[in-house]
Amino acid sequence: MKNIVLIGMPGVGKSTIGVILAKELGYQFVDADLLIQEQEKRLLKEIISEEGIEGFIAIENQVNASIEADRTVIATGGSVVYGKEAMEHLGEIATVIYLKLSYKALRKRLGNLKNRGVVLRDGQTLKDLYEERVVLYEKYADITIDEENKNLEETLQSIIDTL
Ligand SMILES: Nc1ncnc2c1ncn2[C@@H]1O[C@H](COP(=O)(O)OP(=O)(O)OP(=O)(O)O)[C@@H](O)[C@H]1O
Ligand SMILES: O=C(O)C1=C[C@@H](O)[C@@H](O)[C@H](O)C1
Ligand SMILES: [Mg+2]
Repeated sequence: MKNIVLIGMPGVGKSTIGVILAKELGYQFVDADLLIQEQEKRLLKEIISEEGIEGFIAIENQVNASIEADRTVIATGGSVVYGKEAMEHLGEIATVIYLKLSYKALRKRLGNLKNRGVVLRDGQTLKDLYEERVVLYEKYADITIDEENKNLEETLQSIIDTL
């Protein structure tokens, strides 16, 4: 089996579930957010505040478009879908899984968005962001896993059953 890429809104559990999924499958695990921090030698929130949203998206695009992996679960950042080259590359090297959660459930789960460093433009609400992104997650997904009313273990099992 080739690589697995997890996409979806911030807080859906790409990182949390990704590492456990990798363990279950005997795969490696890579968190693209950490690759960005390692390359830049800066925290995500520092990159966003110093380069602005478009600058961060360009860096995220370049880092994700350069990932080389084999038998690896890759947890992406929620904003990776803004990067065309990144998504083309990830689609070539992996099965792309969209972890889907309703807006209502997501809002409940997410704490302070600013603390999470979400790529939110001035005046944009979480609802705006959700609507803008869902279209992109659906566009790039090979498989969609609905997380609604599932705990972490149930979501993990759904992924494994689908593969
Ligand atoms: N059913 C569930 N599935 C996954 N995570 C859950 C679930 N219920 C609660 N959580 C919690 O939601 C959070 C998910 O955060 P996580 O950092 O894994 O998201 P992410 O998709 O990687 O976000 P980001 O795009 O910001 O990197 C964790 O704190 C996790 O414990
Ligand atoms: O969904 C987002 O906008 C983001 C999610 C994080 O994983 C990081 O990639 C970054 O903080 C942006
Ligand atoms: Mg993450």
